[in-house]
Amino acid sequence: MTTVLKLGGSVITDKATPETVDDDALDRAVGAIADADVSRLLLVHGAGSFGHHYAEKHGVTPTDGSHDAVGVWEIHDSMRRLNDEVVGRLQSAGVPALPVHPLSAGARAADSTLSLASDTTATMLAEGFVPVLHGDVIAHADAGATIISGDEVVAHLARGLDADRVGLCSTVDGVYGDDGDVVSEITDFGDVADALGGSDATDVTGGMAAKVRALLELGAPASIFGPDALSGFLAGRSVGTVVDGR
Ligand SMILES: Nc1ncnc2c1ncn2[C@@H]1O[C@H](COP(=O)(O)OP(=O)(O)OP(=O)(O)O)[C@@H](O)[C@H]1O
Ligand SMILES: C=C(C)CCOP(=O)(O)O
Repeated sequence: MTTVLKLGGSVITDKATPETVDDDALDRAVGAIADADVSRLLLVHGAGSFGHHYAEKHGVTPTDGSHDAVGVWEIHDSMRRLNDEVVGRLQSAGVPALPVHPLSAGARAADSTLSLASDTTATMLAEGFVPVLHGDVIAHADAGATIISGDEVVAHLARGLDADRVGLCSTVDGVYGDDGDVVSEITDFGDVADALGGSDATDVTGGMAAKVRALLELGAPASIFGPDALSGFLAGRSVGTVVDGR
């Protein structure tokens, strides 16, 4: 059983203040992961108040690239520092976490086809490690380097590793419908298109609408849920909104 879990950047950072980790929220998430009995767990985290701020500063998005190495480094470096924090806390809690940085482990072809760390992550999982990837900048043929969101990392590796369970832990309890209630299942983008917005903070990767689109394309059901439901998800329960495009 392989589980892919993303900790949203809006969960583990204070998205309104540049480069600020939300210590309590990150510790709670790390505690839930350390207490869970999950083999073959791959983690991804988003950018929150780290990468998006620099991506916007340098005009880099998932489609608009840059050949400015200093700018690309600045975006990556902020994500690497956030990743150090996440991996360090996981290790301190006894989780065998190891970093995998998309900038150094993948690329996009000119038609946007992605290759990313499949051998690295498969071998780490087989050896009992917990790979921890993140949203990043990535070399992109004919475009320099573009942004890859944590959600795209999740979708790509969930497919590549044939994951059985996929979870996105965000700040919201799930996807809210027009009436403001959490929708229990989404099978088609049209079901919730009117209710889906972007993010409520600086976010170059599209917020909730992009998340739902990416998950609908997976070959497995995926759940979107809030931090309070993380332990439940890791225990195998159905939580939040299930997105199933199969
Ligand atoms: N219909 C909706 N239901 C739930 N949240 C929605 C909806 N429409 C827009 N949102 C917004 O989506 C945001 C969650 O997306 P966001 O990309 O910020 O999450 P994240 O994955 O936790 O963070 P990051 O992208 O930094 O990793 C929430 O802040 C919420 O305001
Ligand atoms: C902005 C960068 C560097 C990555 C964005 O990843 P996300 O927060 O998962 O959307």
